[in-house]
Amino acid sequence: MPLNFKLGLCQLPVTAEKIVNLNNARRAVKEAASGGCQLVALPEMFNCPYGNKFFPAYAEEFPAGETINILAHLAREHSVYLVGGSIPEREAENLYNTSFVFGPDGNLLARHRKIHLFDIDIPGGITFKESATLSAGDTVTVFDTPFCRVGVAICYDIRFPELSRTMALMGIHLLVLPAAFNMTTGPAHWELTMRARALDNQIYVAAVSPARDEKADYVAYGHSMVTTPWGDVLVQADEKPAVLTADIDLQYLCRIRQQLPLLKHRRESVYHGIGRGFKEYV
Ligand SMILES: O=C(O)CCC(=O)C(=O)O
Repeated sequence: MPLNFKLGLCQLPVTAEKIVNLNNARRAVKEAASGGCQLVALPEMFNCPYGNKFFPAYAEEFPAGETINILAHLAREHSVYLVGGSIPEREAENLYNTSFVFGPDGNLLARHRKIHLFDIDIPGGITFKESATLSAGDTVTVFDTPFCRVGVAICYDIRFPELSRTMALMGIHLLVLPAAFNMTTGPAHWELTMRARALDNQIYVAAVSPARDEKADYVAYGHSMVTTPWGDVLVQADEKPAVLTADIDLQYLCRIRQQLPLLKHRRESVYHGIGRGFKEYV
């Protein structure tokens, strides 16, 4: 039976100094834990400015990497489940955008490598090509806590409803999304997308962004938020550094699923397999 718990989201400033980023993470995790949070999450690429020119130099290997060790230590020191945002991870000649998740004993519980790489070109808005330096992961990431089952995805992954639906069908109650939308797609799609994924799947969605830095090459939108299984916004930051907390109420989630049984009402036999093989869609 799922249990209620307190979730903490750390909207961290990200600088070019890795050590400053790590110290900010230390302080924020401590603040969240001393506020009673049992699960704490950090933003996408929190140890490294978001940009292809930075990823190789900031990348770390598991298990020896500095950031990875600090995350394990923080989880143990504060006895929290820690979704360690994401960092550039190196394995052999490949780099990944990876979220390491640690349990309160400091052991690695899960590792999510971003599945959908952010390659977009919106003239006058934003152009980015993650695939210039990063490789894609190919595994759906779900882990268990005593409170509930949790899914992890990274930023652009949220735009693919199939992924969160898959995790919902695997039994998650909460989706944690280290993310960094920008000043073009953030105002347009951030809140809408988080609320849509939460509502469709009747799950809590917790999206954690870096704080906004207008001087950075890539300006993050901020607005870390938690959305309820009813599609409401439970808490939302502005653009500044913040530690947000939210009470995750699993009884509320169960009531919504009983009263409006969307997941049960799916007609899998009707639409199973439709869409397979359609590669060209414009
Ligand atoms: O989907 C978006 O608008 C932003 C995605 C992004 O910035 C990322 O995947 O890192």
